[in-house]
Amino acid sequence: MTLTVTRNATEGLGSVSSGNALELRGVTKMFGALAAIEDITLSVRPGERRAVLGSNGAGKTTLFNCVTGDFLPTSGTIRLFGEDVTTFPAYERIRRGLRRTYQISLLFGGLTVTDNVYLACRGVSRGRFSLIRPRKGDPLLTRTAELIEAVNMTAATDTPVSELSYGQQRQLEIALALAGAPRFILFDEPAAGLSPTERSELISILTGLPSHIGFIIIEHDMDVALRVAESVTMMHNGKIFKEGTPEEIENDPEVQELYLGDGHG
Ligand SMILES: Nc1ncnc2c1ncn2[C@@H]1O[C@H](COP(=O)(O)OP(=O)(O)OP(=O)(O)O)[C@@H](O)[C@H]1O
Repeated sequence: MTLTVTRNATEGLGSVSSGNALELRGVTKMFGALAAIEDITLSVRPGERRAVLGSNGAGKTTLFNCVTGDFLPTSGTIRLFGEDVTTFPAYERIRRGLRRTYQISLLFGGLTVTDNVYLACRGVSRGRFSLIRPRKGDPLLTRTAELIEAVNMTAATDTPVSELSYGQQRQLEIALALAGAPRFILFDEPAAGLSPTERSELISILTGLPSHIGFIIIEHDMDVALRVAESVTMMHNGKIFKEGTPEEIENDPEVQELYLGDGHG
């Protein structure tokens, strides 16, 4: 698999300090009296791949929504590549190289694989949007083909999305997240509903991403999570319960009791 990803996501956006790709300090999100996440402090280095694990209702999706700008935290700060983006709208975070996949498919079912990826590339490019079909040699078409190859879907290039298997649709969503110049991606349960073969393919796609792209993966499938991540954050009841390497987390007696035991979600 060959994938080149442009590194100029911050061009023209002013200077940003170096340091962590993502940094949360004391982030809390309240829904009425319920703290969906509480006092979350966490940092992820550029290129680092981290799994966020926890049972249902632990606060994982709320954490993602705060990072993407879908939710405004009740308190705390969020920095993206050194810049305080806590109150920035989602599109400003996208301009800075943040991407996200969702548990629910957001693909255009009536369009082909190529059309879906091309539209994603157009959506994050700086040119004016046009509904005219791209001409041969359009650099975005070349990029589209590269992204389709990066998720092992070249054979399905002209297939309408509605005819793809569920697993292929999830693979395609990863291609969409790679459009533009991503530097940090939030993957929301990408292995959910996949067959064992599709899971292996997902692992190879995620581990094959260019090394400068960091990510956080929320995943209930421990096998996938621990194989693609180099660091793990365990959440419980809206708080960080444990952090460590996949090996440390797997062998931690408290984690085993709480999450890997009978009651894990
Ligand atoms: N929009 C909302 N309004 C009210 N409560 C919410 C909202 N979103 C999440 N919650 C609550 O916040 C808590 C954390 O939910 P969240 O969806 O973040 O957990 P999760 O770890 O992603 O769970 P799952 O693994 O089931 O997706 C839960 O108690 C949930 O009911």
